[in-house]
Amino acid sequence: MEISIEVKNLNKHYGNRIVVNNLNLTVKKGEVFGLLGPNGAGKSTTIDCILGLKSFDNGSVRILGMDPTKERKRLFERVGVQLQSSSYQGNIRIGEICEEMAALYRSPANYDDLLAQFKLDQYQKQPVAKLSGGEKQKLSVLLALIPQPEVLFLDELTTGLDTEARRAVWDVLIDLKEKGLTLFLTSHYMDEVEVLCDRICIINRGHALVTDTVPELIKRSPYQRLEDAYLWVMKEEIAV
Ligand SMILES: Nc1ncnc2c1ncn2[C@@H]1O[C@H](COP(=O)(O)OP(=O)(O)OP(=O)(O)O)[C@@H](O)[C@H]1O
Repeated sequence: MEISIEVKNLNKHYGNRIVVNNLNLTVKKGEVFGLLGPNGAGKSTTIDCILGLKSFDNGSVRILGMDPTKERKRLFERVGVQLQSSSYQGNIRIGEICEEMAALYRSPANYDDLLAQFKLDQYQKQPVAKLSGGEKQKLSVLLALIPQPEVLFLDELTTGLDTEARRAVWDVLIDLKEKGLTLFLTSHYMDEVEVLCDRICIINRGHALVTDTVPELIKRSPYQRLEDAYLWVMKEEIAV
């Protein structure tokens, strides 16, 4: 079994508050892994620590066998990242930002194709600042795909997207998954998690309550839907 992401005993605190509490995660190559939990549970902080964007107290992280704090340049040739708060420079246009991104990589994806898939092609010459919230969100996912990554991190991938746009993003991701992409995502939408994720980890206050496949978690709960099973785990903080 090839491992894409390995997190061991990860801990992080802010002041006297523990935000990531002894987290252990293993994501296999080609797997779609969902990190779930309520607002403030520590999902984004965990992603930032995994990617080496935030320092952590102790623990170890490997992505594709590399240490993100030490091998950042080599790692980001092979890893795509879409973070919750993407900010873009001044008046940059959609076509320009795609071109800038593509220029950073040896074999970038064809961004014209991605723009068409995400229905953003008609905005190529428009400043990013003029896009709607949902369009900006789609653009941030698109930009994360430009490196043709082997591992893709998506933090709240479809927040703010309309139904059609959500489906378009899912379709692109399912297609890439079939080609072997490893995906690490966070989402508050359980329908999305059911469609996309092979395995999930539910965290609260930085602590893992459960790590399992979606069908297994549902089977272990008294419910038939992931949303109910999730609420069941959260309500009792049942460590299953
Ligand atoms: N720079 C910081 N300084 C102090 N506290 C922080 C900082 N960044 C995040 N936190 C706190 O850490 C906790 C975890 O935040 P994080 O953004 O990781 O949660 P999350 O699970 O991604 O939440 P959401 O689902 O709302 O995006 C929150 O309570 C947040 O207020």
